[in-house]
Amino acid sequence: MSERKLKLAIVQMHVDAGYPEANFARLEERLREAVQGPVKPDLIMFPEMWNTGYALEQIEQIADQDGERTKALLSAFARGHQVQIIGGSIAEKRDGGVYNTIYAFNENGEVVSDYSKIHLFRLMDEEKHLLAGEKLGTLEVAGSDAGMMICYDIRFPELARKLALGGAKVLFVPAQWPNPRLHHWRTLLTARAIENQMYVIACNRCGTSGTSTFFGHSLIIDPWGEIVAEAGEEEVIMRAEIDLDLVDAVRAKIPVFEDRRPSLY
Ligand SMILES: NC(=O)CCC(=O)C(=O)O
Repeated sequence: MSERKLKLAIVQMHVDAGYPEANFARLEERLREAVQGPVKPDLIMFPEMWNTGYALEQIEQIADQDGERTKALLSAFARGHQVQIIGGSIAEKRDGGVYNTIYAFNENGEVVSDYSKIHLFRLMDEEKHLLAGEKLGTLEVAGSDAGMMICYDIRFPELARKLALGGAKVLFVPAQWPNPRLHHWRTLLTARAIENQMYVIACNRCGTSGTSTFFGHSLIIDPWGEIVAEAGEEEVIMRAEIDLDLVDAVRAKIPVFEDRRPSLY
């Protein structure tokens, strides 16, 4: 098996807004299921803000202090099962505020990257309760560079392009993207994949919180823009294998990165 192939387990799950205990319990169960399947995954990923949901009025009280509880759980699991984890994102209390942060772990359980959402989504009042991150999210998977963006971040093509120019061949996107914007979700993720000739791996939550319903439809999209896997609206562990050599093949076929004219735009 090529080192550049990657078996994915994308955990599309419900999140109880305001109930970290229930969410930690659910996540532990899903983690166990993810590694029990017939094919052991190389990498597991979850949705955005899976620990608290969008319980923003109480977020200061329930956010994970410095991500310590999350890091302890995911690090031990990654090491114990020799699996990489893109830890969805969590509400993380840090430096006098709350961030929406991804921690990524290698198969030895080491934190290899962290990224806090840099564009706050006003339609869900994020800017009133959360602080924006100030750095890009990069890591290495299967010997290739990869990037991370969180949900609303995918509306900013400049960010995905910057990650691609930095070498990223895969983009990981945890999300809590609600109805009625399935069309935007699928179109924006597909556009980021096609224009940057990269894999886009997106994990949305499902279920209902308050007046918001989340449609799921987690997606794995290849660098040609084809959908490799798409979930429905229910809880599921979506499994697929991707081959990172396809990124080089697509970039050789239509050499977008060589043809760019950045001096003009
Ligand atoms: N959690 C989010 O960032 C939601 C983004 C979203 O729904 C959008 O339409 O953008």
